[in-house]
Amino acid sequence: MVGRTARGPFSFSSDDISGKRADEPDRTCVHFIVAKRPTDLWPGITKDSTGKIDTVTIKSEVLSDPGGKMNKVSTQCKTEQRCSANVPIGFVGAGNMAFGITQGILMSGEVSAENVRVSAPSSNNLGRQSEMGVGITHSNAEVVSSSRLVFLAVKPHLVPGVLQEIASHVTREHIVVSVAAGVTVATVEALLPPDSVVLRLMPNLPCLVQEGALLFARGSKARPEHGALLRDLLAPCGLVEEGPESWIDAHTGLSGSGVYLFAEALAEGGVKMGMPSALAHRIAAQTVLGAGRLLRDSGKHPAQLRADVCTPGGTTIFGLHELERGGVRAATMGAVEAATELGRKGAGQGEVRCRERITLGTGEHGL
Ligand SMILES: NC(=O)C1=CN([C@@H]2O[C@H](COP(=O)(O)OP(=O)(O)OC[C@H]3O[C@@H](n4cnc5c(N)ncnc54)[C@H](OP(=O)(O)O)[C@@H]3O)[C@@H](O)[C@H]2O)C=CC1
Ligand SMILES: O=C(O)[C@@H]1CCC=N1
Repeated sequence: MVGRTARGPFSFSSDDISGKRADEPDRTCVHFIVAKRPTDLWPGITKDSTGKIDTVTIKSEVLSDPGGKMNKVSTQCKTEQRCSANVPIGFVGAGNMAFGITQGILMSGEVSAENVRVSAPSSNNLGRQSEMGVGITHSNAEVVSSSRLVFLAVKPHLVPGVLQEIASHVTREHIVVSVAAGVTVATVEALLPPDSVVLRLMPNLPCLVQEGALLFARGSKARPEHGALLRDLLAPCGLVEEGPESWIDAHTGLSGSGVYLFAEALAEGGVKMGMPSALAHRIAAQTVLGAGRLLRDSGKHPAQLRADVCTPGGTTIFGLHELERGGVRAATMGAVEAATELGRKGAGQGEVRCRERITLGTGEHGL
């Protein structure tokens, strides 16, 4: 038993402690304070920016420090459970996105691997899921039947066929989350039973390292609490935002792969100037990472940071002049625009095929 009674209804117990006990010096501890109800939260702890009250991080003085060697601990307070804990989760499709999201949600420690099930036709991608302890199967129907929240994580052109296959297993209790680029909520809803709860999510690959940028939109039957559950579940994957569906394609264009090209070009510039390739790529990666963190953590506008590093007559402004001369700004904006437009048209035929399927419909939902 480490703790002592905090104010209000809180108490610490050894079960609530992650990491070393507070009476073991020289290491920061994270204390998880469990509140019985949201209203039990410690006075002074404010709600997080999303208005949720289930995970709040504050700084506090160490409450128990017999050795006197710890000055501060980071105290993480949460209600008894995240709302997403224990929700059975399924993935139809086991590729990069399914893997990235699975990794993220398991990292939270709130969802256990036994609560997750993944399907794919081949075993090519199931091995790594299995290594994480996730249930694997070749049956999409089995995933849907055993889950409440189902991620649809197949390539866009496969969405109609997969929806056709799983539609009869989707009930009003299910929450279907499509990550397929360019496939609209309306299309997914049209291919599922009436009143199906559908959300559309656009993640990106850095979910793999818990630094994704994710935007979701709610379908016509999805209520705010469905959005809250998804947000809660995905929080460990990175930044999770909600917005109208009309922003999803723009997000796809913005957060997609363009930045890798920029990193590659930076590295190749280094190589051109005589740097070994491997070193140049390591430095480019770190440069992109550092810039991203500085932008996010400082909250500064990029133009401000750019101005901060420009010595008059110095190297940076000479480099920036070349970028402007090459039209990098216009080209980048144009890239986001082009990717967005393709997404709006249906991400490389995925949506077109979905629409055809609905138009050709053979049943109530065009199946
Ligand atoms: N990659 C990215 O950066 C992003 C991707 N997306 C979207 O995520 C979705 C998945 O992309 P991604 O993970 O990259 O794709 P992958 O090609 O990596 O994975 C696709 C998965 O779907 C499986 N699959 C194929 N056919 C079926 C079927 N009939 N039933 C069930 N599973 C099937 C594949 O099986 P098998 O393992 O047997 O090959 C594979 O596991 C796409 O719709 C894409 O638009 C969204 C944002 C970013
Ligand atoms: O280009 C693609 O198809 C994927 C979808 C979203 C990001 N990349």
